[in-house]
Amino acid sequence: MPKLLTSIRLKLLLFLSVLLFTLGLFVFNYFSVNESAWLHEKKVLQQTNLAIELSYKTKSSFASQLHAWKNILLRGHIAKTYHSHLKDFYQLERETRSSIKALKVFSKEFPQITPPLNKLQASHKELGQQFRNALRTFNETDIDPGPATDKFLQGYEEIPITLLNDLVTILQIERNEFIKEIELNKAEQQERLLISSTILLLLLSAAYYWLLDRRIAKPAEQATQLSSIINHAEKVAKFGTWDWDSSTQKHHWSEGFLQILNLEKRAEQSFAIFLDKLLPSERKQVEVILSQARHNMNPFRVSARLNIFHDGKPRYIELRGQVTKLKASSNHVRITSIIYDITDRVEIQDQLELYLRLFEHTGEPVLISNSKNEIIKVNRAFEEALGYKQSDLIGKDPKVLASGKTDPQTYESLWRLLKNNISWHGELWNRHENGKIIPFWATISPIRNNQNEIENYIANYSDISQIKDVEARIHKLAHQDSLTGLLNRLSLEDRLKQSISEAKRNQHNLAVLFLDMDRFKIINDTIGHHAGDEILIQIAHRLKSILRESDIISRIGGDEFVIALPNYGEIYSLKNLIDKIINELRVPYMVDGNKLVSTPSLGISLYPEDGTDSESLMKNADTAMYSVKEHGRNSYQFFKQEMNDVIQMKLILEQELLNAIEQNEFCLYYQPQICGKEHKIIGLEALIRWQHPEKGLISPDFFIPIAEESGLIIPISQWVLHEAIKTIANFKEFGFSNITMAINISQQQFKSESFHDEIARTLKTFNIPGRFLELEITESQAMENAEQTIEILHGLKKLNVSIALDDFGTGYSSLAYLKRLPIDIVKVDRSFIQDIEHDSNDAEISSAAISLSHNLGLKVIAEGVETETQLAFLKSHNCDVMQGYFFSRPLPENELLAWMKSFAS
Ligand SMILES: Nc1nc2c(ncn2[C@@H]2O[C@@H]3COP(=O)(O)O[C@H]4[C@@H](O)[C@H](n5cnc6c(=O)[nH]c(N)nc65)O[C@@H]4COP(=O)(O)O[C@H]3[C@H]2O)c(=O)[nH]1
Repeated sequence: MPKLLTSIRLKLLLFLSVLLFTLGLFVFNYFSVNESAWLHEKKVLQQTNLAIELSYKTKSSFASQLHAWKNILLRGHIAKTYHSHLKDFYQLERETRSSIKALKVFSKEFPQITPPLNKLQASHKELGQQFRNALRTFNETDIDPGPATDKFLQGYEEIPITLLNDLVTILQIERNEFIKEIELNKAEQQERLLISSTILLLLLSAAYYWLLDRRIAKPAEQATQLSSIINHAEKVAKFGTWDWDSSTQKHHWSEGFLQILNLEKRAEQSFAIFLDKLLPSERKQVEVILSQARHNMNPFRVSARLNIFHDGKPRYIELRGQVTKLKASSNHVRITSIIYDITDRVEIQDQLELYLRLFEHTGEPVLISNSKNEIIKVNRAFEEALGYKQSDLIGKDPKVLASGKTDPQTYESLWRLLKNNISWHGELWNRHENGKIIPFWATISPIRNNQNEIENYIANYSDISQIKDVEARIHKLAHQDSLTGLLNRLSLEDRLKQSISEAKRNQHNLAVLFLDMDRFKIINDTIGHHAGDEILIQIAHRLKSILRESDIISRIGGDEFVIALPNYGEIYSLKNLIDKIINELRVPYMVDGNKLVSTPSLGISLYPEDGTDSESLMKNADTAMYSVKEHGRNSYQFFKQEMNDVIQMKLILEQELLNAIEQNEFCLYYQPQICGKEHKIIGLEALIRWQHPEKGLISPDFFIPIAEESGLIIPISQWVLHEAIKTIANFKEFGFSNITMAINISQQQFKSESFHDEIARTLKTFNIPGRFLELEITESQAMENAEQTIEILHGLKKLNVSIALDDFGTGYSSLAYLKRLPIDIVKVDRSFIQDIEHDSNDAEISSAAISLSHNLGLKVIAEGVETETQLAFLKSHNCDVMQGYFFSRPLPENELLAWMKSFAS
């Protein structure tokens, strides 16, 4: 095909070149050859005409001059007219002379006129002379002066006329000759034109023949060629032609037609065969359309499926045609139609429709824009998701959907990728038509055409609102305390770090407050978690009401809150704020109609004095808070370096305690317990001592709390239990077979699951019945989780051991619980006993405690009896057992044995 085109173009070019050349030749011939001759002839003709014209003019003016002369001769006696005629005469004489002069100009062009012209000039001059002579003889008074003067002029007046006539004749001859010459030239020119035209015609004919249709000369060959081209075209374009003449009833199906119907070249051709090639379901429709077209003489167009299959699918055809009358007078018609194989087109169309359906019905919103990023299409899901109609968006920039929540960097990176032909994925926050901002996960891809130019952008969106909600909830859970809505420990650390760097940058100060609610645990354990939770919620509300938005309030666990106050200003304003917090939190909490009291203990550390990072500031505030707890609670304390020193010391001690366990540096001292009635030793209390290699004997008051804190109390307590029961066994051997042994039980030991079994095992080891062992738990220990305590005690009681409630009076025992506790003994605290003599209040408490215990069926031991008066008071109030320095200090085993022996004797 391109070769064919190239050859036609080449021929056309050649043909045009020849045509132009010939035309150019023709024009050149016409204009250049004839132009100069024609111009010359034109000029000569104009000159002869002018000369002739001037000759006639000279003749006319000379005639007028003669006429003026005759007027003078005839009317010379009339004075009035004589002078005007004379004036005319002279005037006309001048005109004639100048005309003759003017004629002389033409003598250059026409030399033939020179002799008559010279003669004319001379005769006119002579005649003028004659006139003047005649005038001199002219008598005005004569009635007829003419004859007198006319004789002078006889013969002269005709000479110029004759000469002028000759002149005109010469010029006319000249002109005629030129005209002849022109005629001759024209004939020559026509001849040349004819020759040129003939050549041109010949050339055109040759070109036409050569270029366009040599087949005219070879019609048969041309017809075959044409038919082959048509057949080829039909094959390529998958079409065929069908011609039917109703007068002959003959069908003519082209090769293409036969091929589409999958028929042989010589196959029979008829309507029936054509219809037979259609799927049965299609035939009726085609028949109807063809007969309607024939009846109405309309053009027709119908598509149908053939019963010819490819890959299991029927092929599609389209039949288009025209019905024409063969003759106006007859009813016969001719149907000319073209059949197309449209299977490919239908398949493409089906696919397109499928894509369109997919586009329209895909659940995800889709937007398509053009290369200028103007919206050209959005699908139904898009319209639903963003509330806009497609018609509202066509031609607009997708920017109209922007909410302002997507940061500009996102758009920058998006366009950078798209321009580099890379798809972009990411979050876009778009605005719904109703103003609501919706987060989408978007994928935007550039679509390029065959020239690799971006033609479209396609954007798929996926609404991620739910994911974002879940994310927000997870974030909230991860960063917020679910009970109070305050920040949790994780967010506190972040926010605190942020505030510290801001403080560093702006050279501001910052305070960290560590807050712990006193007795909260007791409320929680005794009244229930519900009450505890309610108090925590109220604490959060109160803190929020006092503090600023910029302050950080967090709950880091249990009843512990951490507050950070960035840029608190002057120290006195910080103190005022802390007072406000303490006073606010001291106010009792109303829970389910009950007024519950819990006071705050607050430790404070300051940036930059007490630390420059969050860890040290938190630690120091915590230390300060512990110091408050140690010093009576319900107050606040600024961190001091000494507090850290104490901690440091505790840490060293902890290490030493560990060594002490390993090095076996502990020992037990025993303090006897004396029966009030019988004044005899009924029991011993085992009291631990630490025999430090350098520091000497260390009191339990000093190291037991550290052992508790560090957890070392467990191994220590196990050792005490073991040693104390062993001592019972030893004392039996020494004859003290009825003596009980009291041991102090630590909170951790008491709560440990193995405690019960451990006791049982140790008793068994030394073959000591349970009744010889007395377990001392403190009042506050027992009340910490009263229900649990009751349960544990019941378990222990099964071992037949006695339970003593130590330090009675110092805690907050509720009588209700006291009654329920399975205890045997109440140990009235030393502090009451010591002041019995001086403080009537203490005496009363002691006596009340004794009688209350007795009422409950409990034995009473008085601790710290130091004087006889105390002993007497206690005895008088029927105290069962006494213990104290009055009898003996705690003593090591061997010393005690000696003391016991002497006491017994
Ligand atoms: N001023 C004065 N004090 C008297 C008098 N009579 C006894 N004491 C002291 O009072 C304390 C009685 O022990 P506690 O109340 O159980 O108080 C004990 C107990 O709570 C704890 N403790 C001692 N040994 C152990 C132990 O083995 N395990 C545990 N968990 N704690 C122990 O250490 C605390 C102190 O023990 P100690 O220093 O031995 O002090 C003992 C004892 O020496 C007196 O007349 N006047």
